[in-house]
Amino acid sequence: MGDASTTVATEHAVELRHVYKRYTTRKARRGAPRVVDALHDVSLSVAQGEFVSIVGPSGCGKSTLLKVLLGLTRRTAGEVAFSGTGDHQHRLGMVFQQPLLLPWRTVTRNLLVSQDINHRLPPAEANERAAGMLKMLGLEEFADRYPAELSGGMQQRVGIGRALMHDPQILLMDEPFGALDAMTRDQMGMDLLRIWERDRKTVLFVTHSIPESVLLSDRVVVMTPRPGRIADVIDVDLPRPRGLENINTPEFGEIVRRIRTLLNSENSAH
Ligand SMILES: Nc1ncnc2c1ncn2[C@@H]1O[C@H](COP(=O)(O)OP(=O)(O)OP(=O)(O)O)[C@@H](O)[C@H]1O
Repeated sequence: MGDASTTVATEHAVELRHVYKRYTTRKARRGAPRVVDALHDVSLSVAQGEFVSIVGPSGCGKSTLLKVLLGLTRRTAGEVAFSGTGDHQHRLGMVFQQPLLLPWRTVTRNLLVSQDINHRLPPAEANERAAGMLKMLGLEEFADRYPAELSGGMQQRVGIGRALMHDPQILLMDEPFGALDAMTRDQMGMDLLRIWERDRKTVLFVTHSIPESVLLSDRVVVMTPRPGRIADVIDVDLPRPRGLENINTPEFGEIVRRIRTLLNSENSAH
């Protein structure tokens, strides 16, 4: 196993090599520590511009995998490698299930929140980027509104825009549409595909929805819990561009079925 602190280069956008993550929590009263193997020998390479989803039952380590990539939690062993140079924070953009917008800031000011902290761009350029982002997100009319005045889908669109403001190479998304109603969720998936087809960022997308993972992705990583490991990686060789009409095709149904069978067999094996 490699040194847990190593981050090396790779020609892939990102690569995990034999990554392990063990959480050890102490009980309040002198009991034995509780150990959870959240990631067990996880190896995965994601190509530049690839859209990869991660599916699996609750507790199989999906969020932990993203947190390890973000550097929010320290891996126990293994290597994480990114292409090129540049610092970690600028390389990655993160979208959470809740958009976590600042309620006292307008939509535009929410997009500019990290700019206001680190002043990376000249102000005129940052404002121009924010305006372009609003246009891409279809939110131009809402530039000066506050989050409470937006629907859940619009708020999450702002969350995605905020993650893209610093032009990250890799977008990490943790159940980004999980809090939305089914119709908005479908629409957001399509919006995300449109954005991705324009920019071709590398995307790592965690979801509980198998159809969503198939509709959006080039590959679907299927994880199983206790310990959290990759059961298989399924290629989604459906033509692009894709739309919601793909869901009704036999090829789509077949891939969904394959993933579901895999998850069921892994679940019953535990
Ligand atoms: N900070 C922590 N301390 C201790 N255990 C943790 C911690 N974070 C996660 N775990 C445990 O690690 C395992 C994996 O958790 P993780 O949140 O990565 O799973 P997940 O697949 O994202 O779950 P969900 O789909 O419910 O969000 C779980 O058993 C969880 O209880």
